[in-house]
Amino acid sequence: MASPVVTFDVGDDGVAVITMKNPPVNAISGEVLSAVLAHFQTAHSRKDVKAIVLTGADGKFCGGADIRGFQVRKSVGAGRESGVIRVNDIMEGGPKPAVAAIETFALGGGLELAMACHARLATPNTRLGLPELQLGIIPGLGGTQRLPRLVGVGKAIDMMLTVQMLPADDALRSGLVDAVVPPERLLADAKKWALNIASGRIPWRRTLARTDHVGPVEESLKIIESKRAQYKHLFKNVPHPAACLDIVQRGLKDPYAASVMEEKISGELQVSPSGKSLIHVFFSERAVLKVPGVTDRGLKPRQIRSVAIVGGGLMGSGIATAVALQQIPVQIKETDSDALNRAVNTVRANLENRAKKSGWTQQKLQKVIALVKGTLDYKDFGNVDLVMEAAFESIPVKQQIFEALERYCKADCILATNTSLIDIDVVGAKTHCQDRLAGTHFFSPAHVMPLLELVRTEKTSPQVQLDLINFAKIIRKIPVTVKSSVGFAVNRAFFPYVSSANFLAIYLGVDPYRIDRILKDFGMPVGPFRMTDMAGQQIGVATGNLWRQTFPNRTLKMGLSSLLEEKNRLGEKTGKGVYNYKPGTRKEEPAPELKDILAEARRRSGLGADWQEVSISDQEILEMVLFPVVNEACRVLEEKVVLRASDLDLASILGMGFPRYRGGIVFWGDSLGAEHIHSQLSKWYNLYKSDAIEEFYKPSPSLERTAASKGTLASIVELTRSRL
Ligand SMILES: C[C@H](O)CC(=O)SCCNC(=O)CCNC(=O)[C@H](O)C(C)(C)COP(=O)(O)OP(=O)(O)OC[C@H]1O[C@@H](n2cnc3c(N)ncnc32)[C@H](O)[C@@H]1OP(=O)(O)O
Repeated sequence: MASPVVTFDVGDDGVAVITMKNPPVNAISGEVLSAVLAHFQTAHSRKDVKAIVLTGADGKFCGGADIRGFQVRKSVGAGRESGVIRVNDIMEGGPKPAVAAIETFALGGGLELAMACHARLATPNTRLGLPELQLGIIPGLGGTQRLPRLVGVGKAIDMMLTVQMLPADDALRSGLVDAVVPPERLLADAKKWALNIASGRIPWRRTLARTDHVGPVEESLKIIESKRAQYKHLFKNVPHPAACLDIVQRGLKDPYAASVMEEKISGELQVSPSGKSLIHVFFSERAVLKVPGVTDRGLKPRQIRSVAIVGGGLMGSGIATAVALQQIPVQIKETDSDALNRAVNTVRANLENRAKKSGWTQQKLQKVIALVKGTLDYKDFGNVDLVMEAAFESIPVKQQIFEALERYCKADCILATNTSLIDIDVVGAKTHCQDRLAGTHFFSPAHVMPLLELVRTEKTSPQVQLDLINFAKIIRKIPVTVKSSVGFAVNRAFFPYVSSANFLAIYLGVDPYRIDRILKDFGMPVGPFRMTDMAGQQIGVATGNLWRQTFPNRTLKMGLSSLLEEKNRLGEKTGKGVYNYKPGTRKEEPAPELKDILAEARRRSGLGADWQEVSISDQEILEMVLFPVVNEACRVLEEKVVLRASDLDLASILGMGFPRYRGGIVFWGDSLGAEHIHSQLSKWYNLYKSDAIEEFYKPSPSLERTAASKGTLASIVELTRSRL
């Protein structure tokens, strides 16, 4: 990587132009910041310089502090002298005016430097914001103090806490920038603006001293209190949102002192558990788009101009909605006209819902609805670029569909299946076009959930994989490339989540509602029992059977789902499951009947009259539910179902709602250490191995090895040889 440079040029007009260049986003490393400040000092001392313009190279201002440096930072404050004091004193407090000339983006530290200038000009395509909170930190170069003084306290808090990036016109209306100008005039206009400040034609305003956008302290305090209440949900288990509000509040009286405090707290947060986790997720999101042998071969993705879906049930109609939402024509095929009408109506209802939420015009809604067509005949598929099959999980049904698709679709059409269970090679066994076969595994509801597992076989061509990665991005999904295997990455790693909860409830007598509460407190969106009610207990029975067949030694012989199904307690949709639901709502309430159902499950599981409840702590319950998931994740890594551990981390966050601020299932496991996980699992294995649970808690060979060598779980995937 080229080392960063900051250039300094003085024109005949007496304006010094300081340009940051640190590809790919002109990030601010310690070196860049020192060079910028040194150039400011030179400009201040040179007699031929009247004013300064700060800008970024290659049409981008700056993407913020260099996050790559965060990962190698070992301890708080290591190798850092105060940046913010230098920014306050040299840039904002210096003797010559400075104007920021901003193109494309000014984010984080980039916007903080721009706000320390005395005016800001931006091009129309620019986005500006302080997205530090997405990384688990707060701004650290005075942003918490300057943003409120430019846009007002309430808006500044909204922008920081919800990671909003303002487009240039919005930034102009809010007072964040002083003018929006075309790119070809940006530098010239910024220079003129700076000279006008120097000559007194435009007021010289130092942001930290501004009061024109903030009211009296009492008023600002009230705003901060109301924002504390509004964003209370963001404070759970993480320190940075509250820290951000505290520091804004501190600065109401002394912004200079608060900026110094802000920098210190930002540095501490960088090495906090949530900071490290969120920074890991930032890089994971970018790494997942890089698939060796696919994205690095110089191939160009082909555009998918029209799509067909086979099967218009819940998944099929959700997928069709996701496609139509991005203005791509989509056909749905069903087997009879009733089913077809239901499917098309479901998509229409999904789109109407979205229109209502997003405030679309009637005209826009009708235009999107018109993209969705129904058909009963494969003959209509002649021109589509991609077919996604979402019929029910039956091997003969799917094989028949794929034979028909091969017959009716054009020779370069991509044929994909949304199966969550069946090997893609088996689905396409009767076709002759296996290089065009792949899996597109969506998560329900498909138009809402961001994860898309892209399943490839050994025969899926790199071009098809690339086309699908590109298509996923277009329909706003994050594609995680996985190997064709039972359950792929997310369902496979998480199948013990429900199994272990069932073991705790039936065998150890732990209250299922307590288990759900512990998992929710940890940060999961729902606990394992509430999750089975959401999916439906029939699904629980079907998936339970699948796991029992595939991994007979590590699946509980009987869970609650089959008993609940017998009693027609199918979950949310019947108003009764593990919980009871108030009619017409999704609000769950404990079911008094559950006690008897659990007693019956114990009888059927052969637990005799001498069975006794076990006393167990919340922490141990959490570990007993999640460590088997980490254990299964080790197997997923060992078998190379994913390319990297960070892909599985991301998939666990996007597909299961594993808390982002814990970095994903493998990262979280590594934060606790393989040895601890191994020793706990070994303990439970020795305590509870029985016919019912056999090897459920037995540490996998890769966990065993990792614990013995004191290695990291993430490295399991690097140590095994790819079978793809
Ligand atoms: C002291 C301060 O208060 C602290 C801070 O400033 S913390 C940093 C705050 N800034 C941010 O959070 C912005 C993060 N970046 C982004 O949102 C987006 O990258 C962007 C809008 C700048 C560009 O988006 P886009 O063009 O889609 O490119 P994207 O793929 O995201 O990034 C391109 C490359 O730049 C890297 N990158 C992006 N921002 C970076 C940063 N701030 N530091 C280091 N690398 C960065 C990415 O990792 C990626 O690298 P790769 O090619 O090796 O994978």
